Amino acid sequence: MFIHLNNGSVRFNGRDTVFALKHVTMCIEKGQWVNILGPSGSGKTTLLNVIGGMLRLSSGTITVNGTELSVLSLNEIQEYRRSQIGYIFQDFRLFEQYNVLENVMLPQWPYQPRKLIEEKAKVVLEELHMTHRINALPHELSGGEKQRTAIARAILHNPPILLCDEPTGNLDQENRETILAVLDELNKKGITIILVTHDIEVSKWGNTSIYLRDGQIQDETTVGL
Ligand SMILES: Nc1ncnc2c1ncn2[C@@H]1O[C@H](COP(=O)(O)OP(=O)(O)OP(=O)(O)O)[C@@H](O)[C@H]1O
Repeated sequence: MFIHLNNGSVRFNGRDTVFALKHVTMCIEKGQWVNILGPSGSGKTTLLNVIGGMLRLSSGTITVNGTELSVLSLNEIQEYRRSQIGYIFQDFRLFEQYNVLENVMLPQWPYQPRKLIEEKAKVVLEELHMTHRINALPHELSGGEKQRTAIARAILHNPPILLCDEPTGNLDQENRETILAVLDELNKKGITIILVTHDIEVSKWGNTSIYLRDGQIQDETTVGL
C-alpha cells in the first residue's frame, strides 16, 4: 500500500479541544487520484497536512511509500516533504516580487546548481504552456496561469505525490477544466494526486472520492479501489 492511514486521529488543544480527524483508516494506491470532499471544518485540510508531513497524528499511524511518518525526526520529516510531496493551494501562494521562472525555481535553489534548476524549470513550464509568460510577475497573470506556475513549482523536484488544496477554488469554469486536465496528464504520468474540494464537479475527475464529515469518513465512501 502506498499511503496507509491506520486509525489516525488529530486533536487540537486550543481554547476548545477539537478532534479534526477521528480514527480514520484509509489506503491509497500508487498512481491513484483521490478526491477528498466534505463540509467546511470536516477535516479535509487536516488530512492533507497529515499525509504531507505538515501535521503529526495525535494517535494512530500513517505510512507513506514504506515510511512511517510518526517515527521521523524533524530533519527526516523535512527531507520526506522535500522528496515526496508537491503541494498546491487555492490562493496559489506565489512570491509577488519574483517572476514566473524565479517562482518555479525558488524552492530548489538551496539544493541544486542554479543552471540545472533553470533548465528543468523551463522544461516544466513549457509542458504547462507557460513559456511565453516566464518573465511575468504574478499580478500580471490570469488565475489559470498563476495555478499553472504553482503546479510547475510543485512538481519541479518530481515528487511522487501531489497534494492539492482546493486548486480550482479561485478559478472560473474554463480555467478549472484546464487545470484539472493538467492534473490528469500528470496523474497519467504516474503522480499520485490527493485533491481537496468543495466542488462536486471536480470530483468527477480522478479514481475515487472520500467524503469526510466531522473528522470521519462517511460510510458510502469508496476508499482504495
Ligand atoms: N490549528 C488549529 N487549531 C485548532 N483547531 C484547528 C486547527 N486547524 C484546524 N482546526 C479545526 O479542525 C477542524 C478541521 O479543520 P480543517 O481545516 O481540516 O477542515 P476543512 O474540512 O479543511 O475545512 P474548510 O473546507 O473550511 O477548509 C475544524 O473544526 C477546525 O476549526
